[in-house]
Amino acid sequence: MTDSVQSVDRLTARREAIADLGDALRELIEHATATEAPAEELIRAAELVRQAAAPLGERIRDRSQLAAADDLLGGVRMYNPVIGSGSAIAPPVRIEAAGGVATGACTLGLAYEGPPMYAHGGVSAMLLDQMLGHAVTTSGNPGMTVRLDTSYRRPVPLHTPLRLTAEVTQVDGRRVTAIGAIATAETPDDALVTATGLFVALRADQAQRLFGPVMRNRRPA
Ligand SMILES: CCCCCCCCCC(=O)SCCNC(=O)CCNC(=O)[C@H](O)C(C)(C)COP(=O)(O)OP(=O)(O)OC[C@H]1O[C@@H](n2cnc3c(N)ncnc32)[C@H](O)[C@@H]1OP(=O)(O)O
Repeated sequence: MTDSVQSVDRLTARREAIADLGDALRELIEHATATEAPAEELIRAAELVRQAAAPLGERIRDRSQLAAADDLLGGVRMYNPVIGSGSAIAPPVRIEAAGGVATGACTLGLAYEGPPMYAHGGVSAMLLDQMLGHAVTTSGNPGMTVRLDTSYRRPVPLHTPLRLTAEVTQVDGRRVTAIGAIATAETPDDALVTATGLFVALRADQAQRLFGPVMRNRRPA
């Protein structure tokens, strides 16, 4: 087996392990949010969680280093808080995007609750920011959000399959506008939350100022 094949196999195995740990963490968070177990069980669980966390903390990166399993230019972000399969706080949303249009699917658990039974408004805004970002990126004009207007028409139900959509509506020099919506999968035409976002493409000096350390520290997986 060649070195490059071995290295691809190692990366695949690492990403699978990260996603498996992500699944376990999401299960932990959902159970820890929903549980009505007595205090003794909570204390026992806290001790077990701390035991599991300790070895993971022995080899960590700082914020100027990408995760070794990430591929920034290839769009792989294992710990993104919306789509990352390794993120404890990502639903995670599954997104397909091409040509400035994105569709997504997810189901939110009790950990995302704002008003009882429904999603927190900030969570909806986070999902839509990500959706618009994918639409903008696949339009060929990647940029950062400078403005996000959300309109909450109906509450977003938890434990209910959701359908998310986004599309680019205007490109004006470095400024790109996109719109998006959250609906249930059952009634995808009834928008619960809508958003309009303005994204700005970075000049080279801005990209260097904001992301220079990360780009310099990139390493082979
Ligand atoms: C496949 C991968 C998908 C990834 C999806 C990721 C989704 C998540 C996306 C995010 O959440 S990004 C994180 C949140 N956003 C930020 O942290 C951005 C913070 N803002 C900045 O760092 C600066 O605003 C930025 C470097 C983006 C732009 O720099 P400036 O604010 O100095 O703006 P600049 O002078 O470069 O102006 C560019 C144009 O944008 C306009 N502009 C900037 N901010 C604006 C604003 N807030 N509202 C309206 N217009 C604005 C500005 O007027 C100007 O218009 P003109 O070209 O017509 O002159």
